[in-house]
Order: sequence, then structure tokens, then C-alpha cells
Amino acid sequence: MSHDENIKTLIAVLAFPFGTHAAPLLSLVKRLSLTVPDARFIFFNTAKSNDAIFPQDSIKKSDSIRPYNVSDGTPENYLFSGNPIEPVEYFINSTPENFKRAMVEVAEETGRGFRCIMTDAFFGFAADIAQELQIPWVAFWTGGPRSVLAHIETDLIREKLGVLDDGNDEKTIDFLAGFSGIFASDLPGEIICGDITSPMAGMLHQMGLKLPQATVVVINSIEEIDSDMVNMLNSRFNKFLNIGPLVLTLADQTISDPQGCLQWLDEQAKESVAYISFGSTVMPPSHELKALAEALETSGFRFIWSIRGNPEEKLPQGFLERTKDKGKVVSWAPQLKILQHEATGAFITHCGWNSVLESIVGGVPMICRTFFGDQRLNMRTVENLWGIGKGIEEGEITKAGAIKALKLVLSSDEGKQMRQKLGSLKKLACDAVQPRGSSTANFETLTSIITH
Ligand SMILES: O=c1ccn([C@@H]2O[C@H](COP(=O)(O)OP(=O)(O)O[C@H]3O[C@H](CO)[C@@H](O)[C@H](O)[C@H]3O)[C@@H](O)[C@H]2O)c(=O)[nH]1
Repeated sequence: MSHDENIKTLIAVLAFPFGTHAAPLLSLVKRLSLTVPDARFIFFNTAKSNDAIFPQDSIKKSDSIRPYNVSDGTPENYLFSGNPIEPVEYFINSTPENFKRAMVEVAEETGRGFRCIMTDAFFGFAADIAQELQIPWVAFWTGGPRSVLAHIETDLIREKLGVLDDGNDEKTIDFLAGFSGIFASDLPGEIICGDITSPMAGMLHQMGLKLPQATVVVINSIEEIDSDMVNMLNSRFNKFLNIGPLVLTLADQTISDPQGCLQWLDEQAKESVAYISFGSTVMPPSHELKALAEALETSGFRFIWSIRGNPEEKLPQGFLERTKDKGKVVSWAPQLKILQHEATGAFITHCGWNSVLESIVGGVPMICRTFFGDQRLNMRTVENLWGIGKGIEEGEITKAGAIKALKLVLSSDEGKQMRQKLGSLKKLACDAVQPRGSSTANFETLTSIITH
């Protein structure tokens, strides 16, 4: 990175490299790079995550967005133990020094100071960096509004409910407006139910305390779909901007579909296919995968199942061969396009926020099997507030529960009603990104914060 007179505005972007966090942040940065053409965004992220989200040729082409690798905090010769939280904890423990070091390197190399720091909202430490450098802090929350409010209110929730040993505690959160019908066990584990001394819990607690200091908190959501939450967050933050759904605002969406999912969908009847995916990090336990496979086989519903790794090892013996005329099993699917296809009628999901938004954009009702973090809060919003999906019976997949849920969504009046409600939400989402829409106006406000 060399001294460059054309670059007027240098912006530091700090990514959280796990789950689907860095990709939506990069989507936001790509969009901003079109409206702030004289800016250079330095995308600080681990090498592994940068390699995954920046296609090789794009790095050479783009002058305005530069990936810059930071340490992931793992010890030398580290061998992954199989425990997925371990690399996350190494990384958290290496912050903020890894980012600060890299920012100093870039400032020295370019001979310029940063004009703005834009981060995953997880990084509460950015408040101190922004203050030290006297620059704005733009915090990007990749989940929905209800989960960020729960983190902001962590101390109040702990004060009212205490810290619970049992993740299934059924205490309600009725002391917090907008949380009626929500139970303690629906909250992200780090707030009260899990190990609140873990590095992750510490980072999220710190985030809740620091986010009100951000110049602006940006969220990949739509004002009109949860206005009560938005009003509450408006009163907590200096500025709160809903700019989603980002997936509807990016022009260059290259579709990778090597296994021909979309062509296969073209041959299926309208709203007849169940799409199954549990996102980028979750893998349901093997007895649930088996139960779901048996439910699909017995019910005969058509399906596309995105499952990471080798499906032969994960699914019952002979399942792929026996169901090859009814469904497709792939290791990665063009999810957004599948959900937007008229043949897709149900989405079995873990309720990651990106999946929930994409389901709204596609108008597809959800069958929810949640696992951690914000997912249960997202499910409650899907089920109670919007009525566009249902949690799986007993909270985990059984053969009978899955068949019941598939029938409900794919072939009952309740499923039809869900689809109608989705129609209204989808319209709100599409309207928000039109030239006069709320997300478009909020995006313009964000641009002016960055440039002035
Ligand atoms: O075959 C696949 C599977 C997934 N996806 C995409 O992967 C993303 C998955 O995102 P999300 O639904 O948010 O799930 P996670 O990857 O699990 O996301 C993490 O990050 C989210 C945003 O903070 C949180 O809401 C989740 O709880 C957390 O697990 C979506 O954009 C999908 O379209 C594909 O394109 N093809």
C-alpha cells in the first residue's frame, strides 16, 4: 500500500471473521464505495475470512476496497481441536491489539490518517479508538433489532432475572417493552443463560455498554417491519439507521449454482419444494439429520438440502440414492435465488438473521430449528410478531414433528395465511430500497456521515 494522492478519505473497516458477519459488512462497504468514490476502505479481517469473501480477481480490480489481514490470535502451529468456539475465543482475546497494530501499519504506509472507523457492532472497543483518533464510529449490527436491544439491556435483564443456570428457564421478559411473549431462554445465551464469563459473553456485554457512544448504529433491517423496536433503539442510540435488506441493493450478484438447483426448481410445481439450510456455522446433531431425512422420505415432499461437508457421511445410508428424483442435496446453494423461486414453498432454517431477511424477500414461510445467539429471538419475531413461520415442535427435529411442520406450511390454510402475511412484509422490504424508500434515505444519511 503506497502513498496515493488521489485518496482523500481513508476508512478503516473492522470485521468479525466468524458466521455470516464479514460478508454483509463487505456488502455495505461495496455499496458505500459507489457513493463515496474518492474513499479507500481498508477491510481489516483475518486472512481466512478475507480469502473466503474476496474473490481473487476482485482484489486486483478494486482500488477502493482493500483487504488487509490481521492476526487471528491462534498460537503458532495451532491445530484446530474440533471445538468451534476455540478459534473465536483466540480471536476475541487478540482484539483490539491486532486491529490497532494493523491500523497503524496502514496509516504509516499510506501517509494518511483514518477519516472514519466502521466496525462490526460486536467491537465495543471501537468507541475508544474513535475517541482517541477523534473520528466517527459507524457500528454495523448484522442481526435484527430485537437482539441488539437485548444486548443493550443486559444489565437490566441480569438485575431482574439473575443469572440462570438452566437454559430452559421460562421466566418472561415482560418488564421490557416489545418483549412480551418472549422467555428468558429465548435470549442469546451470553446474556443470562450461558457462561457469562466467557470471552464471547464479555465482548457482547462490553458492546451493549459502548454502542450508545457510536456516532451511528447501522442495521441490515427495515424500519417498517418492526417499528416498535426501531423506536426503542432510536431512543438508545445517537443515530440508528435501518438500511436493509442489503441483498436487494447490490447490483453485481454473481450466482454460483454448479449443481443446477435453479434449473431443477424450474421443473417443480409452484410452492411445492422445501429448502433446508442451517447457515454457515450450525450443524444439527446426527439424530436430527436422520429424523429430517426420514421425514422427507416418508412425506414425499420435494426438497433442496444445503448441507456442508460430505452428505454421504451425514445422512442415512442410501438416502441420496432413494430420493434422487425427489430432491437435491448440495454443499452450498444459491440461497437467495432459491428462496425467490416460485417453486420454493417452505424454508427449514436456524433463523440466522440473513436467512430470515432472505425468506421475507422470497416470501417463503419458515420452519424454525434454532441453536444459539440471536436465533431464538428471531424465531419469536417470525412466529409471534409476523406470523410467517413456526418453531419446530419440542425445539428439535423429530420425524413426526418435521412431517407435521412441512404439511402445515406446504399444504394447509395456515401455510397460505403465512404466505399472505409474507406478501405484505416483502412489499415493505422492496419499497424500503426504492428511490423514495426509508432504507435509501437512511443510506444517504450514512453516506453524509462518512463524508463530512
Ligand atoms: O447453502 C447456502 C447456505 C447459506 N447461504 C447464505 O449464508 C448466509 C447465512 O446467514 P445467516 O442465516 O445469518 O446464518 P449464519 O451464517 O449462521 O449467521 C451468523 O450471523 C448471523 C448474523 O449476525 C446471526 O443472525 C446468526 O445467528 C449467526 O449464526 C445467508 O446469506 C445465506 O444466503 C448460502 O448462500 N448458501
